Amino acid sequence: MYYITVENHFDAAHFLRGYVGKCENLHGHRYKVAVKLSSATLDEVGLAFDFRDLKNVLKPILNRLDHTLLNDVSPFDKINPSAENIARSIFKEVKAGIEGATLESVTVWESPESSAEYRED
Ligand SMILES: Nc1nc2c(c(=O)[nH]1)N=C([C@H](O)[C@H](O)COP(=O)(O)OP(=O)(O)OP(=O)(O)O)CN2
Ligand SMILES: [Zn+2]
Repeated sequence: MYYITVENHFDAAHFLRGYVGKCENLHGHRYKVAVKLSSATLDEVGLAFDFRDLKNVLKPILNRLDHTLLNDVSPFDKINPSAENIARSIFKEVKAGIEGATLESVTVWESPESSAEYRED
């Protein structure tokens, strides 16, 4: 099996509703996002999935979130913009935009030390 990953980032503000502590207050992150695909086969060029095509799927998804207050942006106006919920939301959007490979996971870092990964196992 071949696995490929692309990374990108966006900057946004958020706060966690119902959180008791500093994260209930408005604050911001540079979110790093990694999207991982798998494929059992390679194309005639030797690619499991073109990095460029995956970047082109991910970019508009992140652009919708970039420089926003996430709590105002769907679906985070209804569910908390935790790293877990952001990862699941991006997973569903990426999945709708790719064919010919399997979407394995989306990982979202709020900081270099803290991340959440979503998979559909
Ligand atoms: N499982 C999760 N836990 C937390 C999330 C999350 O999305 N998933 N989010 C937060 C807050 O958004 C907060 O921004 C991060 O909290 P914390 O790590 O405490 O803050 P710092 O990055 O400033 O780290 P310090 O160690 O305090 O410097 C909280 N938890
Ligand atoms: Zn935060």
